[in-house]
Amino acid sequence: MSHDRPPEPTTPGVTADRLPPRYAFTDLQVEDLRAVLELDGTVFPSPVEVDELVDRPLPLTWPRTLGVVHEVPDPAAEPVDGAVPVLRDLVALHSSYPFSRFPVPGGVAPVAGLTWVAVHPGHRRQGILTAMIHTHLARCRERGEPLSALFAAEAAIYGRFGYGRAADDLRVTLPRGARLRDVPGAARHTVRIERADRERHGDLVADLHRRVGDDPTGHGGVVNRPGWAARETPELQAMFWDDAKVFRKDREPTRIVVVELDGEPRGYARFHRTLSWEPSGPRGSVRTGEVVALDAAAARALWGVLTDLDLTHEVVPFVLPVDDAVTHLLVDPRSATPRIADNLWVRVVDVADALTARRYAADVDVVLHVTDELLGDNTGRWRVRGDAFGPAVAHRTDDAADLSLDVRELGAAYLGGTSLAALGAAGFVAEHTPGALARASAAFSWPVAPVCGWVF
Ligand SMILES: CC(=O)SCCNC(=O)CCNC(=O)[C@H](O)C(C)(C)COP(=O)(O)OP(=O)(O)OC[C@H]1O[C@@H](n2cnc3c(N)ncnc32)[C@H](O)[C@@H]1OP(=O)(O)O
Repeated sequence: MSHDRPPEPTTPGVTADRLPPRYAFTDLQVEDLRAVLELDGTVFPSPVEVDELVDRPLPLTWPRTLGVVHEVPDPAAEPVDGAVPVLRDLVALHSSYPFSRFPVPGGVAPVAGLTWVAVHPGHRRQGILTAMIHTHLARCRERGEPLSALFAAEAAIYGRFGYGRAADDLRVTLPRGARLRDVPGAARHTVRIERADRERHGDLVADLHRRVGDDPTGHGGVVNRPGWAARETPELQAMFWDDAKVFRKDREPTRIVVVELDGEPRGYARFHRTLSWEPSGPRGSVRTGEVVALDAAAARALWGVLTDLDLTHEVVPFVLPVDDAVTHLLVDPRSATPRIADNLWVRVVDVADALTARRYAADVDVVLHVTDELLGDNTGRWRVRGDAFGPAVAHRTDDAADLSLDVRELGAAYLGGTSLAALGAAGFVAEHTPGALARASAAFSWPVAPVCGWVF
């Protein structure tokens, strides 16, 4: 992107004609960092100056980052060969993370994690986001990514583009000293509390994070945790471990608690505290990132530490799976004032590849009639067939449909966290074969709730 160069060559697969007149797509590169940060700070208000951000890690993958420029005649420039030179301002952008091994029920799939969607407030509601989504989906197809996932800044934005609410997360505030049920073996753990440091803890965190996603029940079974994405790129890793003072406000540097059994790490949580001295005494607050434990005993040990830090009165984990062990460990779950929020939204980009990539929690043989306004070749009838927890195949068929649904509902049900029966009860899945909805609901569900423990 440049303000004085002619437009970049058209990006392959980009449907530029969807943009309003005088707007154009442009590939963004590291040279555009300052313009990207300026736009981002205008769209997502922030007290941090661009000058403070330019030297900090940026999570974006540049080759997947696309801008939109607004072209206006330059009033200060003389015509060149009869043409008036144009000024080109960056007014919108979007990017996506390349999740090459995104966990789906019983497996992994390449998923595009849509992110940094931003349209300048002076250019909104003219269809720029709509054009960017068309482009994004076209590029997913080109790259062979059958799914896209995102966190929605506002919940009303993405349904119209075929993204369904596919996972929820749990927000809680645990009072200090919250009573926890005993778990045999928990007391055998030892505890380390250290300043979080990539050099020292990077491998430990990546290893435990991956293992707990592959085997969240701690029993070496066949069920993984859908949505439990890893920070796969070097940029996301750098961002995760960056603890610059500019982002801290009144909090301490990030620390990590690691619980170990016989010297072997079994769980961790990164956290930081803020401390306030009040007439009644110290009133510190603990905020954590993912609270990760390989089994129930490690989870009990870890939560025991977090809920008993001196000078604090509460612990606030960032986001938790709705079925996190702590919901069962708490003697008084109401004391944690639980609240549910939407977590991942999922868009099925290629029906056959997406439905083949996952496994099913019951034997399945169902014909779905899918409608998709944006990606017309997803529309039609698809048969999904497979054994419980085994490989499955999905292919186009001429057979009569058992169920009908929009691609948005397929996305909502895809990770196993939203029941097809519930969507049917809300009027968004139609049953044509008696009993098909109940059977498909059981098959599309998953024993472990989907969630991504960090927001991308
Ligand atoms: C995955 C992520 O990155 S989430 C981050 C999303 N970004 C933000 O929230 C930042 C602040 N907002 C913005 O940048 C912009 O307003 C955006 C990206 C939300 C929308 O961009 P626009 O270019 O205005 O959207 P566009 O004009 O294509 O709107 C398409 C439709 O969505 C609707 N829409 C757009 N934004 C919203 C919203 N926040 N809530 C409800 N509806 C919305 C429009 O009304 C329009 O509806 P219509 O087709 O019935 O007329």
